[in-house]
Amino acid sequence: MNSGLTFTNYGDDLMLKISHINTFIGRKKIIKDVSFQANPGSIVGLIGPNGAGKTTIMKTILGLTKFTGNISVEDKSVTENDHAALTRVGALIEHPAIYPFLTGLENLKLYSLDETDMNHVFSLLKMDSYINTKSKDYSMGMKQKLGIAIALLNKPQLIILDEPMNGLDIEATILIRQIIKQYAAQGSAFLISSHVLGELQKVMTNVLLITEGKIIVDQPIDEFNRVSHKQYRVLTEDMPTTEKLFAANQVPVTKSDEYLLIPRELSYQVQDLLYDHHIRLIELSPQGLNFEQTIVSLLEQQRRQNHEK
Ligand SMILES: Nc1ncnc2c1ncn2[C@@H]1O[C@H](COP(=O)(O)OP(=O)(O)OP(=O)(O)O)[C@@H](O)[C@H]1O
Repeated sequence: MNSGLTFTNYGDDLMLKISHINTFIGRKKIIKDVSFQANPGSIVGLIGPNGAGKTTIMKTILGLTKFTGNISVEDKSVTENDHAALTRVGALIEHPAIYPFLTGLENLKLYSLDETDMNHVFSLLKMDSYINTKSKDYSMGMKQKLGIAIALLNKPQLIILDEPMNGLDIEATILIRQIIKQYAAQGSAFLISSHVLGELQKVMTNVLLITEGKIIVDQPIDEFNRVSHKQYRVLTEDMPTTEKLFAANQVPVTKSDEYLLIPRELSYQVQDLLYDHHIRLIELSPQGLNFEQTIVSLLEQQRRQNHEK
């Protein structure tokens, strides 16, 4: 199949570089000293709880918020007033910007600079059967696909997608995943946020975990999975008391079935604690966490640390 995509070879240049960004909404600092970068071909997954600042980071990169620090796309600076660096950036943030009384095709034409590329994009997204229908009659998933199509127009170097799988059925989700990989293989860099961790896990090359406006993990996915933040699982003869004891002694735990999971480095401390309180240990054994458990455990650890400060 002819993919129709031939992108420039950007070599090892950085596609996106964010340095010490602070973003303010009103007088409130929402993003706090955030730095990261994305190389050509990388798919950076932006993960974090509700209100962590994912959308705000994306808006900041697009020059839509007040910020301090430096943002550059291919070595060109983005500022609030100068968006010239964003000419080859595609984005879908929150709801797609769609004119309801225009057809899908007419909407695409508003943004497209190249008809061949535009036709390629909507057929790649399998939108042919409704591309000439007015978009007010689209389902949520169809609108979402149109939003993604707009973000993919004109062979962007950097593609920013906020919750791209929102409203998509399973086949569309698989399709979008394939398209993301295809564009990345051609050199585009992606920054993607999603609540569906499993979905991001299948495509991302790098993990960015954000909470309360701060990045707490920035790692290639292979490294993240290898380290996998090993934990020990604890089973005692009296789990309710054990749980209270751990809470009272600031031992961070994650629940997993009938076990409590604790950080590996606390295993000796936990044994002493249980012994001192005459709680008999039934099992203490290492366990690799899956991706979702690791994220939850890291967020819990961070909350505890913030609480202790
Ligand atoms: N226009 C606004 N006015 C005031 N506060 C805002 C505004 N937009 C965002 N915020 C605040 O900024 C913080 C980050 O919001 P943001 O939408 O970036 O989070 P998010 O990680 O994308 O969350 P979600 O996963 O729920 O979409 C939140 O505390 C939110 O209340």
